[in-house]
Amino acid sequence: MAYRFDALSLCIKTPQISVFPPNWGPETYLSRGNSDTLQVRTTEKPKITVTDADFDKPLPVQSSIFNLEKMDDILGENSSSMSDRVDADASINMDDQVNVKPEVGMKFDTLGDAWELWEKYGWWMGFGVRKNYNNKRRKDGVISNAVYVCNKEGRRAEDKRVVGIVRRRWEIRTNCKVMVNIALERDTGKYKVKEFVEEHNHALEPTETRKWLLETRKYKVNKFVEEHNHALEPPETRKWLIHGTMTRPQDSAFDLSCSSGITFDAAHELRSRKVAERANIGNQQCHKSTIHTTKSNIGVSKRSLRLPVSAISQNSTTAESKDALKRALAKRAVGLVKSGMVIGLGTGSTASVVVEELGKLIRQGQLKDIFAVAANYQSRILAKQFGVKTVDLNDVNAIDIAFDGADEVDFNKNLLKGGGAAHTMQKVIDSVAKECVILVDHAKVVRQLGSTSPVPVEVLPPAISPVLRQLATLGGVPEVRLALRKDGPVVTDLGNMMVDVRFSNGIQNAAELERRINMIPGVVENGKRIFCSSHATFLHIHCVVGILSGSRTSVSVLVGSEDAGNITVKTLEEIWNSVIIAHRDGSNGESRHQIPQ
Ligand SMILES: O=C(CO)[C@H](O)[C@H](O)COP(=O)(O)O
Repeated sequence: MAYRFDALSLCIKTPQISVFPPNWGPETYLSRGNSDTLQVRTTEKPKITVTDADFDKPLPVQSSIFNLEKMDDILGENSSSMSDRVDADASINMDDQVNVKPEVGMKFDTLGDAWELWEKYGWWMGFGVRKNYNNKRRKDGVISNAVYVCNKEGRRAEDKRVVGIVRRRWEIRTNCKVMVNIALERDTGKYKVKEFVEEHNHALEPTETRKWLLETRKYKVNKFVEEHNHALEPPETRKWLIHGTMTRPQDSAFDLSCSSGITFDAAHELRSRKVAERANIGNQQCHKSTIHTTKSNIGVSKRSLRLPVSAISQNSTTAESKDALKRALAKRAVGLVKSGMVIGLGTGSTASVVVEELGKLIRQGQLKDIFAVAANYQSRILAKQFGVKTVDLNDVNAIDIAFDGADEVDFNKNLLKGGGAAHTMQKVIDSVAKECVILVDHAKVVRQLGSTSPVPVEVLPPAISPVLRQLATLGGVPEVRLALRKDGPVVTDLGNMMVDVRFSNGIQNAAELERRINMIPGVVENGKRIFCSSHATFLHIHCVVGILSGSRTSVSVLVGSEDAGNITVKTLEEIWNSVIIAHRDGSNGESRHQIPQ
């Protein structure tokens, strides 16, 4: 039995009562009613289950047509007799086919509702959607007519810009005629489907990838300010921040569901389903250049594994202290440099400070005959700016010491890199170097890689689609990294594309994952890798794609942390020892922490 947009509204006024249609999905969406209610609309006839807050007493409720009054009846003050009032036999067969297809004559309260249905329909069918045009009434500016189309509608207008100077976007349009025309009904003030063209002239997106249709269309970061001027939420309460930090529609649904009294898990489940699967949520950690919300550990899912902060620092890191940490790390790093050395320069904000400090020592005459091999344009430019002479990697036989940052480090010295899309050359440089020093602030030390950052993969542009599919089969959620101040994807210094792959449960086996990703034809960085026991005591050295190190390279990781204004730089081993001591004492309460094998 298919219901077409038979909107069903439930207004929840009793916080300890939760309403949870078990079939949340693309067919279901939420919208905000007034401030203290949650309005649930579904496009099908759902089975509504009213439970207590812990979901342990499900009560099937007659779900044909609930309206506000009926719901208030059921969830009223004297709800102790609720079970008597509901019709236990009236649950609906959930195998009913979902139908979000527009139909001529279908009506909507608002144009927003119509657009939302069109988006859902596009998602469901596997095509991207676009607003084509709308007409406004002159007298009051109200939209009287709107046309929504498939994103392959029409053809792109001729690009008159100079060939070779501008990078043209790919033409994806096929002049597809699929559209829905929504018109305002004068008498009722509702919007009605006037015309609907259904046949596409191109293939639709397969099920595995269609879940990105919505995401990719909607969320483009124009500006991202990263640094907070206040302390961040401690791990215990952090999950509740989600309530305040989500920005995407599924997030606002999540936000609403939280405020309605739905338990955290249920709300998470709801949100997961709204983006097709849990893996699409992962952690809300951002990657500098991708679409997510924060770089710090805000909005993190329950599963995120962070280092016991007490082992390193009790304090959150402000912008200034982050700078101070980087400075302290850089000073410590350049202390390892001797005159006559060839230096490998990584990239990123931490490596930049190293270049600056190196330049200072050279200017002061404390270091002489220093040559640097830079990993990308940016670090080469910086080196020039700070008076560090650069040479080509092909002009040197060896690199004495290489400095680099990282996006995540675990206690096995597995590194996750590539936030700056330069990991391929960094990996080459670091593998050539006799010694490699990785500089990170404490927030980047994690128990399990992938907890906060995606795995960056550099991909040959012509191979992007097959590589994306292959990456998805590895259990990741791949996403082409989009540029911030340019339309379209990030193009690396080597002319390739970047794909960020998120793993919802983090990375279980870094070495294996690196191997498997690098085996995919079209993935640029194809390093063998791994294990380097000669330089490790209890630490293995693994590398993930977007990572470096080489079997002959000694890798040390310096970790900067700040505690009550005091900045310290420790090696990863020192940090680890303090974790073990805390673990033995039971003083940090983190008894789950496992010693790496
Ligand atoms: O891998 C990198 C660039 O590809 C960087 O080293 C990594 O992203 C860390 O950057 P930052 O020091 O700015 O945090």
